[in-house]
Amino acid sequence: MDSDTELAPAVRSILEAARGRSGGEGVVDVDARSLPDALAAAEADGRVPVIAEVKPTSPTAEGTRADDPVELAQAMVAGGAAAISVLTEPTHFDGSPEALTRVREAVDVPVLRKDFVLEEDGMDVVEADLLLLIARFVDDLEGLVAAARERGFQPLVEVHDRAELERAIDAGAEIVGVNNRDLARLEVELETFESVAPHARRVTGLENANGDGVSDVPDDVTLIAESGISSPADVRRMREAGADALLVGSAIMDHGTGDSDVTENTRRLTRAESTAGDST
Ligand SMILES: O=P(O)(O)OC[C@@H](O)[C@@H](O)c1c[nH]c2ccccc12
Repeated sequence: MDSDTELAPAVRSILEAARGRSGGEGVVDVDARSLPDALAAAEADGRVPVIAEVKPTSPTAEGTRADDPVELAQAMVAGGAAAISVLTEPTHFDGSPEALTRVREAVDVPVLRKDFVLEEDGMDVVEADLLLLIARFVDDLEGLVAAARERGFQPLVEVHDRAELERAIDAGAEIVGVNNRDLARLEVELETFESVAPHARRVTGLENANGDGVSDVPDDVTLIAESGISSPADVRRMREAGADALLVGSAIMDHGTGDSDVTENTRRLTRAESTAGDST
């Protein structure tokens, strides 16, 4: 969908690698664990709904964390994560389909497959409860959303601006992630979610940052703020802007040190609304 020339070189390289990867053997048939149910359970339990991401490294990470993905995922769930995201992209994130399968067998929360799926046959590589589709990189978004659902996946459509948000809604997406990271420059700005998503979701009547009134995202669409969330204050900021859930990788994986306590890193964020007043 997007002309690669506008993208950061690392993203262009990721897409080239994705285009070269083969699909799966046959069509998967998934019995998916419900993300909305998992998010509601976290809310009922007083936890901020966080999707914690098993991301060994990335083009923007300060290092690589090679811990066993199952141990990482179990530590994230112990820290209150409502769901787990697992990178399966091998060339730039050190992810794998095998890691996702092992994680999904080891935890009972929904697991998202985080990869650059550009065509339908790329869906059949591995079973997961949710499948990421990045609006910017696919042409027939409506067709891929339908194809994902036919396999039993819950599609998570990722957007970065309001035009992509509208495309996602028009394509029938019921779970939308707003990526605060611009894949053209690989820079992250939390203002992205605040300007793209509807403020009215949590505080009705407020105009959103665009000043153009309440957005038209249907109330039954789950809105997820992705990327750049690193503190309880960031969590509260995204929730006040309307996020139903948050997708967090680096702040939990803590690639730079490579050995910090993943459970504690997760708990700091899932308890952000019960420890309000924390300045961290
Ligand atoms: O590490 P962060 O800033 O917490 O970001 C997590 C997640 O949002 C990010 O890894 C991500 C968002 N969309 C993606 C698409 C592909 C690969 C990775 C991603």
